[in-house]
Amino acid sequence: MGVIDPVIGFDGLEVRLGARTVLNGLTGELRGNAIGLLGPNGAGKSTLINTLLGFHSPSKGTAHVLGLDAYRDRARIRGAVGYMPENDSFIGNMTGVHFVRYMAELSGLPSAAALERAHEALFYVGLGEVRYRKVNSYSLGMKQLIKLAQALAHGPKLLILDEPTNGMDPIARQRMIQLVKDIRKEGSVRLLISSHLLRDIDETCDEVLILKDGRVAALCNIEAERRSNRSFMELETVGATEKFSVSVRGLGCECASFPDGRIKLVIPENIEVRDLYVIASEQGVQIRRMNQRRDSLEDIFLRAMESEAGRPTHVSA
Ligand SMILES: Nc1ncnc2c1ncn2[C@@H]1O[C@H](COP(=O)(O)OP(=O)(O)OP(=O)(O)O)[C@@H](O)[C@H]1O
Repeated sequence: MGVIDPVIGFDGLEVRLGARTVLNGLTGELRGNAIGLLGPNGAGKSTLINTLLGFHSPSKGTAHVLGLDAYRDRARIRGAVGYMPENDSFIGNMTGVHFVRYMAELSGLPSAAALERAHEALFYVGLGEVRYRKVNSYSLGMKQLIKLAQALAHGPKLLILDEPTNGMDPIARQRMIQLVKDIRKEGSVRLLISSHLLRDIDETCDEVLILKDGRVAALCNIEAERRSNRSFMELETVGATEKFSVSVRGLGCECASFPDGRIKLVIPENIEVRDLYVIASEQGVQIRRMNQRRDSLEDIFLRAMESEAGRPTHVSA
């Protein structure tokens, strides 16, 4: 991958399956270390992943992965990408270590190296103890972990995880999320994570692509969003609210006051709640209740769902 190549890029990407246009004019670049892929059922997430893996030939436009054309260079992409599918796709009567070795061989490693990397990958995900057990004896959580191990074993540059926490109980989910965070922190592998759970994406990703009806509904850098995030606040007050509003505006807050004493504020980063109390006491205003919240990934997702198809609502560098 060249220095300036995005991890994933699309240019007018259209993919038709049968008579249907499933991906419709996707354009954009994703450069994050961990990219979340969100969208309601049928939005086109699996089709997009399959396109990035070279299984679908675009009917128009292009998709690039690590600087390679997703369709034309698909053989090279498969060596550089690790893929954890949503559905179980095991050879159940193989032992864990044989299965992972086999998958690493299919991704291009010679047999001895594949065996060594299979042991390492299984220990890494916490399945070292059970690596000689047959895969079909594994619990659901262990099956998710071995899918991750087989995706990692050949040393990919990009890891595509499709619903990595599917069916996991809270403790197993936390372990999977921690593994994903560790992989991201270690820094040698980029991640593309598709999930129905906003929380999974919120906890692990720094960038998000939201699809709706086969189009880009939003593409945003979550970390930049978080950094630039302004805080929203609603106050319930008693007293001279007009004077109070004038003073908080003087601090740099946006402010709307209502006759019933409610005041809605957008407060910049450098203002603290304590400053509002100081002004209130100076103006003889009593603050009875204060609700504060920040824009969350959920807000970004809901705005994207409300947007007109094909017109991204929220794009930030
Ligand atoms: N082989 C196919 N032929 C025709 N239409 C298809 C084919 N595969 C998928 N589709 C349709 O394309 C649309 C997108 O499907 P896709 O599986 O990519 O969505 P998704 O976002 O992954 O959904 P989910 O979250 O339910 O997995 C759906 O309406 C689906 O019915």
